[in-house]
Amino acid sequence: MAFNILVINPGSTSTKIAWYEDDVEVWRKSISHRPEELSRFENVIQQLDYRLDAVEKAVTEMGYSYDNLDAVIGRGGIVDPPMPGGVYEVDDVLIEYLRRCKPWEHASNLGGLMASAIARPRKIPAFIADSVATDELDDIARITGLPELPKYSLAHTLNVKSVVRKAAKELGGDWRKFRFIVAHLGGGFTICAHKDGRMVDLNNANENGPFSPERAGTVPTGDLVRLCYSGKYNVKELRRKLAGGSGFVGYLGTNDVREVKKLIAQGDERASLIFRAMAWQVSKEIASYSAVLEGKVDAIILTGGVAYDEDFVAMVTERVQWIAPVLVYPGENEMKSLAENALRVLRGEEKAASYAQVVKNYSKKEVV
Ligand SMILES: Nc1ncnc2c1ncn2[C@@H]1O[C@H](COP(=O)(O)OP(=O)(O)O)[C@@H](O)[C@H]1O
Ligand SMILES: CCCC(=O)OP(=O)(O)O
Repeated sequence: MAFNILVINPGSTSTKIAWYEDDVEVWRKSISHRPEELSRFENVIQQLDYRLDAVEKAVTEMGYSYDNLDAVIGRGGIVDPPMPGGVYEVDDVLIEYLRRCKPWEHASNLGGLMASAIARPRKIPAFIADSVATDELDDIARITGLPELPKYSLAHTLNVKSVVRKAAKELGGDWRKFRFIVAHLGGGFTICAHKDGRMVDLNNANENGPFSPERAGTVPTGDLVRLCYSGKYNVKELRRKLAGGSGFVGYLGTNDVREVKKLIAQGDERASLIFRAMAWQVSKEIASYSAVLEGKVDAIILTGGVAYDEDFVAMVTERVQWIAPVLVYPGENEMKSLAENALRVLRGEEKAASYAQVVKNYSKKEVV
């Protein structure tokens, strides 16, 4: 008998859900949330019941019932302290920390909460896996020039781990043995050095690195401080601008690469410059991780929605192919990856980790 698994992936404007029988996707739905619907909530956590209702309606419309489920898994959110990669059972401690939304608010914090709300009354397990707050950094990678502000690990972990496994399979070896530089190129970008099974260094998808279709990436700090005190923005507005209203959105008013390409095709020089600048910055970030990996890089992997764009891929490839072969896996595989994580636990191939344990160990850690 196959295991029935509901996968929930909440994003800023939609909730994607999928029903899996073992690792086979039976159906998938993307439930869009209109901005005016979401704007009535003061924060992400307040959207919980609203999104749960939308998911239940969608599942019923598909003719399926929660009562047939063996597990529910959600995309894991931002928690502090962060956690190593892997599958975690959503228990009371994790629920408490997901609700806190510290140090940032992100729609994925609803993933574990929604999974638990569906699973608990039915006495089946709820999981999250490879959360965006996964922290596998080498300690040296956390150091910034400002002791009060160490690097926080925030990444598109699910897709990074999924393409690392895929590349390792193609290259014929254990994924924990390779050295890859992975560039997840979506609405936000994660560029990371993946060594011996860990993301040992990365940009923080919301804070620095290259700018992306909607995020600012690294900006001049002095000018940023001046902007903070300009009186133009409150904290929430500025955070939203940096991680949502910047990059392509800031320059060109769209986060869609295809729209930018239309502008370029019409002869828009500015759009062309911004597009090329994004490829330039991605290439620089990739090259910086070749130093982290001491030049011993098995492959560079380009993935995410932007990797569908052949011109962008060609520009980056031209600048970085001297480092290692470039593999391109366009799009993302988050839903399947979540289902496979839940399945490994249901089959007893892996044990779900405990976030309570992470919290306990973290308090013992020395702060630099
Ligand atoms: N076929 C495509 N060609 C070019 N760009 C694309 C394509 N599909 C998606 N994109 C771009 O990829 C970005 C979104 O990537 P995606 O991985 O779907 O991100 P997210 O999950 O972060 O929204 C957007 O800028 C979008 O325009
Ligand atoms: C916050 C890190 C993960 C992330 O940026 O996800 P989205 O691009 O889906 O917002």
